[in-house]
Amino acid sequence: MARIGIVTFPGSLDEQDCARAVRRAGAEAVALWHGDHDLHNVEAIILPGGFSYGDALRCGAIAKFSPVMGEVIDAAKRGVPILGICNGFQILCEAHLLPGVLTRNAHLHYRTKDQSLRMENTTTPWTSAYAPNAEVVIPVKHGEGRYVADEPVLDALESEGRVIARYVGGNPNGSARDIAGITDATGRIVGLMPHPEHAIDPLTGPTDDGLGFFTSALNALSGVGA
Ligand SMILES: NC(=O)CC[C@H](N)C(=O)O
Repeated sequence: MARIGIVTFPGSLDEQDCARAVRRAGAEAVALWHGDHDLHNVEAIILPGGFSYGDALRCGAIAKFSPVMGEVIDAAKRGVPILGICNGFQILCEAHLLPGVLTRNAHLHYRTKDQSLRMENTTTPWTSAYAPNAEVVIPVKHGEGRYVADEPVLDALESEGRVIARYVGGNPNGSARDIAGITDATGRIVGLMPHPEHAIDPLTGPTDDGLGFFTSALNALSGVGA
């Protein structure tokens, strides 16, 4: 069975929901700890949402110095697929595995809502289960979700098709160009501000629209559609 690791930092919040989503997709959820120097042979990694190190300095700024991040960065260089969700996205940017940075929401309020998104790059190991340009509804909940990068970086993300999801029907945080998620140049490292792990079952979330992120990874690891 495909093994997907989920890293818990002090202050992480969503590792259990991520584990549940991974299991529902049909993979094994492997718990990784911020102090680990061993990734326990996982084939993909998720950095979950939450408030690592109490969001001190700037969200994700301390987590990037966790021992496990050395292993995560090495794994990224080996091509291991990595998904950072919300605080995980912030950590990937702080660790320079993704360009740009997540800053305070433009309105300076924490924002929690069910958010419409358009899936724009459905060729990555985390998004291949979606139809191109599919509109989905997935919750957001964050205080520092405004994606910011230099204009040339934003232009490169656009021209290289590296915006994987964009807010539609309103931008919840003032993010540049309505960006909700991006990928690195390889397509294997994805950062996403909304929380797909909270949308895997209409009984507990607004939809099951988020499950596709986890089934995409399982398909990539199993070679389905490769
Ligand atoms: N849900 C989250 O992961 C929140 C991330 C971060 N603590 C913020 O407020 O922006």
